[in-house]
Amino acid sequence: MTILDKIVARKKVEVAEAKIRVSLAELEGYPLFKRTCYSLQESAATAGRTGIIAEYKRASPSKGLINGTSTVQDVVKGYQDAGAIAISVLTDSDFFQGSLADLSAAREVLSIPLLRKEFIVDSYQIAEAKAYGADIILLIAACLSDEELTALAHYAKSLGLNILLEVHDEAELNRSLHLPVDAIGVNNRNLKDFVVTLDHSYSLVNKIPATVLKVSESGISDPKTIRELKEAGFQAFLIGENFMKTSDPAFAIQSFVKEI
Ligand SMILES: O=C(O)c1ccccc1NCC(=O)[C@H](O)[C@H](O)COP(=O)(O)O
Repeated sequence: MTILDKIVARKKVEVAEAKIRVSLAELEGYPLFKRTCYSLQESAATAGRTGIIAEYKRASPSKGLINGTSTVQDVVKGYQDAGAIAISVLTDSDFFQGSLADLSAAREVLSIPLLRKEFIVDSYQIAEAKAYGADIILLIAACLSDEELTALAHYAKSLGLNILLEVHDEAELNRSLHLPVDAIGVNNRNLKDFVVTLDHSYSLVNKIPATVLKVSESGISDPKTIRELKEAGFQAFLIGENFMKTSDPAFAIQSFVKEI
């Protein structure tokens, strides 16, 4: 069983438990559920922004604890001030030490798009994302069948959410081309064995349609890499650990963006 299989199995249990605690009708009554989402593509096109989707990531399966001290609001506010186009907040607790409370805390201090970084296997999690203040949801092709991808994408769009569709290879990209998504991310990390290589981004960039935002995800730690990925055609860059592994992630992103 791969780590991705374990995460997905755990998600199905969590979702079943969450549905008992809070019904869909209750989520639909949360104040944030009715808000209009910020557009990821518009944010990326705003002058002065960097293309970086900066992630609040306390821990991960591959690295264990990354940062146990920096608070979510301080970090995401710093990311926004440094010119991030969007903020990613992990909401998985068992593998990443995140929570929905982190997501809503981030919403309180942000005026740019907010991504619920989660392993979505059920439309209930999309309703939760909206209810807790997200503008963007992640759909991971490796976790979902064609039917599930289609149903989840259409439900997210019906709530006015942006969709970041994540792929790892050409087969996953081809399965996703018909979906109504705003961005396609190439994950440089193989979620089954943790191997990270930018070769995935370079081999897929020209196969991603020009109508969606092209995002390179994971393993980015050098401003030179951003310049090279931009040259190849990427418009956005999802970065977590490189900032979060420092004692001051807000300072780390400020120094980083000066060099891109
Ligand atoms: O980060 C992991 O170890 C991981 C393991 C299994 C599934 C997903 C995982 N990470 C999620 C992500 O996609 C990253 O948090 C994100 O792309 C940022 O990556 P990085 O800049 O390398 O922290």
